[in-house]
Amino acid sequence: MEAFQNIGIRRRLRRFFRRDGRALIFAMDHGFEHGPEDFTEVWEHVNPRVILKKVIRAGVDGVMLLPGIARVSGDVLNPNVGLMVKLTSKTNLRPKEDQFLQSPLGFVEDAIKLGADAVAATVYWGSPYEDIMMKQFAEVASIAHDFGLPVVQFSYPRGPYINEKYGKKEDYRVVMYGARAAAEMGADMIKTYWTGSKETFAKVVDAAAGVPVLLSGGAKAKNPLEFLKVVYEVIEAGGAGAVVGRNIFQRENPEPMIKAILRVIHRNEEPEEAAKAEGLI
Ligand SMILES: O=C(COP(=O)(O)O)[C@@H](O)[C@H](O)[C@H](O)COP(=O)(O)O
Repeated sequence: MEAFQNIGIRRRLRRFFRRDGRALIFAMDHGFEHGPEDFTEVWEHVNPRVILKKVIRAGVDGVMLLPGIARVSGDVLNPNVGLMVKLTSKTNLRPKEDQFLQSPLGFVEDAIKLGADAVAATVYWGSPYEDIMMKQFAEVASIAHDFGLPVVQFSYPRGPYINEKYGKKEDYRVVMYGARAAAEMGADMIKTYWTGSKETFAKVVDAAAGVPVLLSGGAKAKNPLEFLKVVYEVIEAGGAGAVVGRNIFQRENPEPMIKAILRVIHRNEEPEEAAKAEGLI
């Protein structure tokens, strides 16, 4: 017979991924990680309850929150939407050299109390603090897996050595390395950078050895089509979807953008077609 935990992990992964094995997850840890200024463009979205109601109504498959925001918005989180609770972070207030480290801000048990369907932790591969973040991730993964909770790694190559050796953190060779390292650590989902092309992102997907790889959204694109094209290529490359924050919450009315992303992810629609259907162009 299969271990109880395996059943739990599979069941909870289905709360994020539809039958096609893909997901759109709304990310909102920015108030902590970047600071509340990220909400300046649409200030009412600094209130998590306001933006979460909008994104859930628009049909996202899951949300990714830090523990305190999951707590204050618990009652607006529809139980059909997967809840991912991230257990490490950093503020933008730290000295520059310490920005290459993420610290624990909650525990697996807190996520369980909040009804989480998955937990997440970041590893900055290549950072001078890589060792600390590896240990943090290993501990989170070991405890979470014991409880039947899937674990997501935010796998981000980052640090002075990465810049020196690869020129930029989005170089596919190092993104692919980070994805492989995440898979080797036992991640159930990997969230990472866009590498700039379908061909290079396909290499990242291959390196992840079957563990679903999701795009980390990034800064708000100049126009919606530009972002939809990236999501389209991620899917074409075999990616499992996207975890998106600013391209959603920095829009006054995020609904058309969410629906267009969902069309690309779940219906394989071309970016132009999806954008037109939702009145974005
Ligand atoms: O990983 C994060 C930040 O990464 P960063 O240090 O800004 O490269 C998270 O805060 C976000 O949840 C993630 O980037 C997804 O949100 P967007 O990038 O789409 O805003």
